[in-house]
Amino acid sequence: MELIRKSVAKHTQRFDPNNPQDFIDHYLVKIRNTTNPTSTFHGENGAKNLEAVVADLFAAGSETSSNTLSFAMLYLILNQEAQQRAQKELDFVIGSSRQVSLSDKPSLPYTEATLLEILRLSSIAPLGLPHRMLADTMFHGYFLPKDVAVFSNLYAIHHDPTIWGEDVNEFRPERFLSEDETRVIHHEALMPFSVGRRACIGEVFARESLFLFLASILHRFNIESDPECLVLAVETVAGFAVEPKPFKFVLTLRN
Ligand code: HEM
Repeated sequence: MELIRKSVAKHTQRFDPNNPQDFIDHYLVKIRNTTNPTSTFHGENGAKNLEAVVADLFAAGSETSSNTLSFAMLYLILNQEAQQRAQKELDFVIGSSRQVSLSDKPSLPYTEATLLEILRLSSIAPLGLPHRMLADTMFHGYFLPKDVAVFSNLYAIHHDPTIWGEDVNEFRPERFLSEDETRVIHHEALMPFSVGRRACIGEVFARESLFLFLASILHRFNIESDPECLVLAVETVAGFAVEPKPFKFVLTLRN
């Protein structure tokens, strides 16, 4: 919380309401313009809520992203062919004289499909978050009483062979590509951020930042197992959020 307080204090010091730069600045503008004392943005309450919201975003956004990247390293160590194919695409589209940028994403379908396959197989939020039924409801023949907690089994959806085929457990980014492999296909059963009104609020940010991390790492480095600590399979620590068991790997600068 100290880190967040410091960051908010820094923003407050250099605050220019005519030139908000980021989320905290925009929130400060909203606090400043709120005159209704019952509003959650008003006065001291508004300032407390700002810290709580930043803490929420930090908590919900940091381990989810870092765990996904750890899974990315694991899957790419174990699937060298996919790694090389993404690197070939990156070399062709980006070359060696500049860095990857988000505007390159539409020209890097295989790299994006690789990220989608990592999100599917890792399913780091396997049960999403619990939701409470607001009313007695019949759903596909099941009675869901008011107030019970409902979980969506995203892991099961992502590993259902009737949806993905018999090779459901294989790492195959091509499943997210059009037949001619020039476009990414957005499969409606891929829902790592869940769906509906309470779906992950950080989805766009996560998709874009993970794409940039993954593409930049693949562009510059080869990802390999540490010879003294070989990775032979994906092993996870199960919990509310899934993470890989600790492992070592080697990044070698590409020429
Ligand atoms: C790989 C990255 C991520 C995954 C897989 C992920 C997944 C999820 C899932 C499954 C939910 C539950 C949705 C539901 O209740 O139906 C959720 C909620 C949420 N996520 Fe993410 N998330 C990721 C990254 C982020 C990031 C980067 C942020 C913030 C910057 C974030 C902020 C949140 C917040 C605030 C909620 C609660 C939303 C609400 O209750 O309305 N997440 N996320």
